[in-house]
This record gives sequence, C-alpha cells and structure tokens, in this order.
Amino acid sequence: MTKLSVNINKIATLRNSRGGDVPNVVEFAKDVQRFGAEGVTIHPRPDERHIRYQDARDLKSEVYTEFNIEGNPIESFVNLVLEVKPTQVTLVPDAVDAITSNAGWDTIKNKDFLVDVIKEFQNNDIRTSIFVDPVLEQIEGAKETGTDRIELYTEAFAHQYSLGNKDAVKPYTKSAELANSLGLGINAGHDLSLDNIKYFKDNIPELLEVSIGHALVAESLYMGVENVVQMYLHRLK
Ligand SMILES: CC(=O)[C@@H](O)[C@H](O)COP(=O)(O)O
Ligand SMILES: NCC(=O)COP(=O)(O)O
Repeated sequence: MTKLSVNINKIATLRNSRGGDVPNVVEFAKDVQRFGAEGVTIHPRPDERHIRYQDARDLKSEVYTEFNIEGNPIESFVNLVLEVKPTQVTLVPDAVDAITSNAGWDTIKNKDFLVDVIKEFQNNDIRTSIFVDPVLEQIEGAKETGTDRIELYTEAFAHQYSLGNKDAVKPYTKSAELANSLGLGINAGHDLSLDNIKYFKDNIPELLEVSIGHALVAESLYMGVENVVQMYLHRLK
C-alpha cells in the first residue's frame, strides 16, 4: 500500500505572509490526518521561509501518523532532527538559496558523508530516505550508503507527463525495480498531483510513500482539503 504524506510547507508560507499564526500549521496537520492522510511532511529550510524549526518541535506531539522531516543535512538540521526524532528523515542536497528542491544526491561522490549521517540517524531509531534522481548507478550508490529508503525525485516525470509524454515514467520504473532487488524502500515526491499520481503509482512496483504538498494545497483551494485528500487516497488504492 502506498502511503500519502501531506507536505505542509505551503501552509506555513501562507501563515508567514501576514506575520501571525493563521492558518495554524499544527491544526492543519491534525486535520489532514483526520481526513485520512497517513503522514505529514515538512521541509524546514535554513532561511525558515516557510516551515520554522519551532514548527517541527510543535508538530512532534500532534503527528500520530508518520512524521517525515526533509532537508539538507547541515548541522542545525541534523541537530533538529535528532531532537525531534521523527519517524523518517529525508536527506535532500538542495542549496540554501534554492527556490525549491531541484536535484537528487550524487550518491557516489557523497558516499562517505551520507554513510556517516545516515548511521547517526539510524542509531537514533530514525528511518532514513535520500532524495535521488531515477538513474541506476545512483540507486546502486544509494544502497552503498546504508539508507533504508530512497525518494525518487519526480519533477522530470511530472513535467513530461503534463506534456503528454507518458514514457517519462520508464526510468522511474527501472529504478524502482533495481531498488526492490537491492532491498531499498521506495518513496517518491515533487510535483506529484491529482493528474499524474495514479499513472505514476501504477508504474512503480512497491511504492511505499508519496509526499505531496504544492499541488495538493493548490487543488484544495478549489476542491477543499478533505475532498482532495480523499481523492489522493482513492487514486493510491
Ligand atoms: C524535497 C522536495 O521536493 C519537497 O519535499 C520540498 O519540500 C519542496 O520544498 P518547497 O515546499 O520549499 O518547494
Ligand atoms: N518530497 C516531496 C514533497 O514533500 C512535496 O513536494 P511538492 O509536492 O511540494 O512538490
């Protein structure tokens, strides 16, 4: 079964835009779980442009499904994750000033670094996932890091799918088949949406989790949060 983890970054974006606490990210996280989401994802960036480090602390006691914290493992991020101890940490190699996550790890060049940081989280009973492109040697490199899971970076698929190119899923299918053979768990995320999620899921064997935020929040502006969460869950069955 593929779990839906709702990324609530954009709720924090809206909250921060007026300097107050509306919408409240903790209440939103409680509501999406009540609507059926099987996880909550946050990505506290170094500039705290949306999710703040304090949000991670506040959410810990309220996320009773799976709590996934994503980010570049700089020292402050590592310390926050070790303090909060979420279900899962997803390591993403994005630059401090990146407008959004825009690349997977080079798991070969960064092997030694990733081995150490992954081991530190695992020694604290935090499941690890690393953000990767659907490139077979990168999947093999991910196995060498000792990570529990990979997260397939799906922006390229989503863009090509929107142009009608369904074959764009093929590298992801091949990457998933390799990951399964290596005993790596498979997550996926970035620009997944109601339009593309069922086709993607149907072509990825043993997909364990999708984390979705930007499109889900945008779709919810028109169709309502509870309705959209239910629509994703239906498409992921
Ligand atoms: C890793 C990834 O693709 C997303 O999880 C990321 O959290 C999106 O970040 P923004 O919400 O800052 O665009
Ligand atoms: N890991 C992907 C994620 O959490 C949400 O990405 P997006 O749906 O906001 O593009």
